[in-house]
Amino acid sequence: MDNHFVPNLTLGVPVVESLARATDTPLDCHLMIEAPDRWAPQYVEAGAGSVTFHVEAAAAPVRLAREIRAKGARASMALKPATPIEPYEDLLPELDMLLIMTVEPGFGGQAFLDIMLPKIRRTRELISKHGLELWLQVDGGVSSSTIERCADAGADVFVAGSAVYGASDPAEAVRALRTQAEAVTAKASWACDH
Ligand SMILES: O=C(CO)[C@@H](O)[C@H](O)COP(=O)(O)O
Repeated sequence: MDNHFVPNLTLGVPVVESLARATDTPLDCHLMIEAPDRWAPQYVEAGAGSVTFHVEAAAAPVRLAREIRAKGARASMALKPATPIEPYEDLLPELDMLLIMTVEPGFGGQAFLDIMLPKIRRTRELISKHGLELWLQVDGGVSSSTIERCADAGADVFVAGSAVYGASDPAEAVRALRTQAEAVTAKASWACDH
């Protein structure tokens, strides 16, 4: 977050570099920033294994996705709640992950936007229609009371902030959320291993 694309400021490239030196855990960087065309490649060089840019901020999303992939990371594109998926159908083969924001980006702790469920469902249908192995991520208000609806609509990657870091046992919270999501996705025709 750069305090321009969203009204909040968080960590940048040097912190990602330090994290990458300190851990083998894959780093997935969601850039809620302006000018991702300029910055996203630097996050790959810093050690991110997956970089998500916002289509609303990207000048050339296809070129940027190709550059992220060419540098060796997974390319991911995010949509704010008011951004529809349909104009970007033809871009999906260029991506490894699509992120549908289920809150307005900027802050943790907001209420999940149920009105995003139809968009998640339509996106899953487009992924299936094109036979893509594209991960479908949701972020914002994901918790024990919303994760099953997200999974049922077609999401298979889940970002949870408050539901994990606000729990007395964060590791157990992750296990419980994963169990809930897996129970739903296991029954889904589109489910794949990751
Ligand atoms: O950064 C954002 C939203 O801007 C999200 O990643 C949130 O931080 C997720 O937090 P919760 O909504 O799960 O509390």
